[in-house]
Amino acid sequence: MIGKLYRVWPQPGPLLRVWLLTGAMAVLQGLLLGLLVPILRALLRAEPDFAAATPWLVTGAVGLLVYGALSVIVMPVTFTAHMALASQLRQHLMRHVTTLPLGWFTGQRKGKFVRTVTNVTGVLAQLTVTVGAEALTGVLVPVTIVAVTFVVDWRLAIPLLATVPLALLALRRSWRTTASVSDDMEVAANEVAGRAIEFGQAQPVLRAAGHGTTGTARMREALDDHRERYRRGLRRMLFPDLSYSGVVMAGYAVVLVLAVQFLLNGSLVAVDTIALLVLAVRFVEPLGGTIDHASGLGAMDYLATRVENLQRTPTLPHSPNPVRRVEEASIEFSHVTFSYGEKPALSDVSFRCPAGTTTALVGPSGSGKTTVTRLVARFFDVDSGSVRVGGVDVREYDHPALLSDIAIVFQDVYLFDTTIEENLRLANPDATREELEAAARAARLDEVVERLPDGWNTRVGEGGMQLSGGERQRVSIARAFLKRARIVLIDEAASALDPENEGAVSQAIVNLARDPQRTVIVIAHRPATLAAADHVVALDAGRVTETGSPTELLRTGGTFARLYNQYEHARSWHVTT
Ligand SMILES: Nc1ncnc2c1ncn2[C@@H]1O[C@H](COP(=O)(O)OP(=O)(O)OP(=O)(O)O)[C@@H](O)[C@H]1O
Repeated sequence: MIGKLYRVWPQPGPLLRVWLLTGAMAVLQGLLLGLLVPILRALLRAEPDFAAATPWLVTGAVGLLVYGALSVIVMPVTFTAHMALASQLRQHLMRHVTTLPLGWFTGQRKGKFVRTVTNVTGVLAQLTVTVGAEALTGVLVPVTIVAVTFVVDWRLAIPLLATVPLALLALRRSWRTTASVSDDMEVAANEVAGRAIEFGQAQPVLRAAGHGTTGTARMREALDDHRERYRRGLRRMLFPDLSYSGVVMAGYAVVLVLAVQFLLNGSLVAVDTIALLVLAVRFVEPLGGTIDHASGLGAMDYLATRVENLQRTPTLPHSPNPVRRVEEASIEFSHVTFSYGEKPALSDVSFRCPAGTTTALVGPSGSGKTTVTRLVARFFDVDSGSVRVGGVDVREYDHPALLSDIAIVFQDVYLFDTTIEENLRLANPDATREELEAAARAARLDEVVERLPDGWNTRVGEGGMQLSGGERQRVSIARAFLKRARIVLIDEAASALDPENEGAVSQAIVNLARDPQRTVIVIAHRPATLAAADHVVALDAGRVTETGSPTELLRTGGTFARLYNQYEHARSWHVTT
């Protein structure tokens, strides 16, 4: 575990300082206790020899002074180390996460990452400098006492020495059980938290169904499961805890029996017997007390493993000589196969989008359209085949350089809780007012800005919730214009927008596609977008089923024609009253 903790921190200096200081105090404590032997030997005689005892008493006094001074220093050093370790770990994890493939950021992982950065780092740093240091004391004091006992009588030192590794083995078992129980409890706690959120959000439905106060069956199940896991955890921890205490007490009992036997057979004098039994008690106390920290040690082990797992998440491989500029904006898939898990999401996909053209991706849900756009931006690496941009494999590029030439318009656009202008400027912080307004006009965002109470200075709320889905997509398209990205990947909203937004978003996408400098891949759901495409790639179950121009494919009457007619048909639907 010490190795694991040492690895977790990129600069373990503050940790080393706390451990060295605590270690020094523990050894000093053991040595000061060892002074009992010569002092008692000098004083517990028929005629006490004060002259012989004096140097040891002076040494003891100096030792106590040093110990006192170290006790004063240890508090601020521990506090500073706690702060420094938590802060450096947070920064390190944040830096590491920026190098992970974007595909890593699933909802569940994002939640776990936030908890690790905000909570786990602080708790781990605190446990390491407090519980870790106390456990170190709990081991080093007994080990020093064993060394002192060796000097006085090796026969009693042997059982003490044998107790230490056996106790440590039992302790390790105990904290490992605690770590595994913590893991189990976290699963149950997450389930309860999830059900509690669901319970809160579903109150209107539950009340309407008459279950407002009694709760849902799922919530009750989650609470029962939590209780059951807790009980099981306590049962699992009982045996390792008892076996640890048993080992320590057995070691003490053996020393006691041997000491009495040696005293009776005359091979150990009374004064040494007394001193060694006092030392044995001080051996048992800290070692026995270490079990009280087993749950802290278990939690520390569990949290350190969690941080280490995050640190070990592989980053995207880097090319040794990365290409730093996209020369031209063509895109080519060549026999690409890719899977997220077992089942391939794309199989042997090949197609080409010449620079300056617009390609519409069509296909049923789950056919792999979004995956194609993710691979262009290198959110993931292909399993086989290659994705080329400007004739260069995307793996050969410096990733930020590749992304600087790509704009992505997602279906669900996330906006930051700041003004609409700031949100747009993310794409190009140095854009002039004219550039900003031109981008807004092209994306039909100008109409939205005019309507907003504070125009460009209107705050859009958390996630952009003050704007409708279509309006947020217009902000995202305006970003693509402002960024002057030569490659734009668009996931057109599949769900129905209100007629005004529908027309505006379609027009904005057509405006993007019209620029001959720009290569656009659009996951198209609307006839207007399909009609604006130069080229269509139809996918089904991860395979390319058709490619060609929209007019050609309409004529052949395949998948594309069927989807196009479905879209047209859906568009003609209206509700009559
Ligand atoms: N992050 C992921 N992890 C695991 N599997 C995924 C992930 N994303 C997509 N998939 C799976 O890969 C396949 C292709 O998904 P993809 O999202 O590319 O399809 P799509 O055509 O864009 O679908 P839709 O139109 O519904 O968005 C599907 O089977 C999907 O379940």
